[in-house]
Amino acid sequence: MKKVYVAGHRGLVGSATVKALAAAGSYEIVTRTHDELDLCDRKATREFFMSERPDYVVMCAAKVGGILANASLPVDFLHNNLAIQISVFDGAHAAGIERMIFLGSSCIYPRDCPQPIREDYLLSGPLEATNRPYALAKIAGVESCWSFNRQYQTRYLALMPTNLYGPGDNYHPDTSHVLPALMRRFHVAKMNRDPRVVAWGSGMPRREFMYSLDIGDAIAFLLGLPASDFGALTSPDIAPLINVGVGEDITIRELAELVKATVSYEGDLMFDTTKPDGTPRKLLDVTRLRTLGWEAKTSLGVGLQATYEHFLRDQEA
Ligand SMILES: NC(=O)C1=CN([C@@H]2O[C@H](COP(=O)(O)OP(=O)(O)OC[C@H]3O[C@@H](n4cnc5c(N)ncnc54)[C@H](OP(=O)(O)O)[C@@H]3O)[C@@H](O)[C@H]2O)C=CC1
Ligand SMILES: C[C@H]1O[C@H](OP(=O)(O)OP(=O)(O)OC[C@H]2O[C@@H](n3cnc4c(=O)[nH]c(N)nc43)[C@H](O)[C@@H]2O)[C@@H](O)[C@@H](O)C1=O
Repeated sequence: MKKVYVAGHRGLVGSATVKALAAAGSYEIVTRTHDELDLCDRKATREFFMSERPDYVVMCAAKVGGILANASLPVDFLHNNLAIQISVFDGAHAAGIERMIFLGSSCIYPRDCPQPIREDYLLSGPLEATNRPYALAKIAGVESCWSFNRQYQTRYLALMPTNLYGPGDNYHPDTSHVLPALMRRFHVAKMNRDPRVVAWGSGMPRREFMYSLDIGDAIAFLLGLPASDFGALTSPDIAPLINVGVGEDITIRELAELVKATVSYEGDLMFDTTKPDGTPRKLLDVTRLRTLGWEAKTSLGVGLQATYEHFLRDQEA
């Protein structure tokens, strides 16, 4: 039985990863809360790795947020993520772990690159300004995977997930991503009988949304690949990155209408064009992952319904 350390196990992706790995039944899962282990603390992180000696690591701990949080806290998004990554790569390497899955993000690709976005478009053009610090930290994470693989023949793989949502997401009105932000706003407006809800930007940008339990499933699938397949993905000769998406996108206006219907809100939807749009479009090319035999299972409609039910249960708790 392999021992897996899931960093950030209480977050959106970490909790879904623990669920998928537990369901696989072939892992001993190791976790630490942020309070128990601050991953910015390199010494404490190395001590943790040397005492626990996990076989595998899934790196879901990061400073994460939506467009406004990214734009207003650039130092936090750059430095916290770099610090976490340096500690975890250092500890993982010192402990000689066999496999690592590092979580990047679709926002690391150039702002205006061709669609759908292939893995080899990385570093082919300028980044989107609203999340450049976060994107640069994540690009450093991808480069760390590759550098360790080249210098030390490690097996570190970087996943580039699209925008995610699901149970346990961050619903803070200012710092959250669009889908949980709108779900909460429509719900509050319905409860208060407000006549209108305001969404940010023009409503024109296009995004691709994946249910968090699907990313957990993708991580479990990749971590469980035979050594030859995992080795091929992390060979020193190739950039070890792989896109994880659903293969289709919608406009923010279409998303807002879907969330509005899920919540059964009957007022009006308005857009505040003084707020940033961010990247005009981010649709991932998922050919590489599909060729390996994995596809997302949850439609946006089903995922939205399940997420809203979870949101309502949390409100009652
Ligand atoms: N959510 C999304 O739409 C997307 C996410 N990703 C990537 O997936 C990964 C996970 O994201 P997500 O689950 O959404 O993020 P969350 O914010 O939900 O979870 C992040 C987790 O990391 C923990 N954490 C943060 N800083 C530290 C630290 N210094 N020491 C220890 N633990 C820490 C947090 O704990 P605490 O809350 O206690 O600080 C939290 O449990 C990230 O790498 C992110 O970039 C990629 C694409 C899209
Ligand atoms: C996952 C990804 O997430 C971020 O990039 P983003 O895709 O731009 O994320 P977002 O979800 O915040 O916005 C998507 C779109 O939606 C619009 N929008 C409307 N109304 C609300 C709203 O109420 N809140 C938010 N947050 N956005 C809104 C908003 O104006 C934008 O046009 C980065 O963290 C990036 O680094 C990253 O990795």
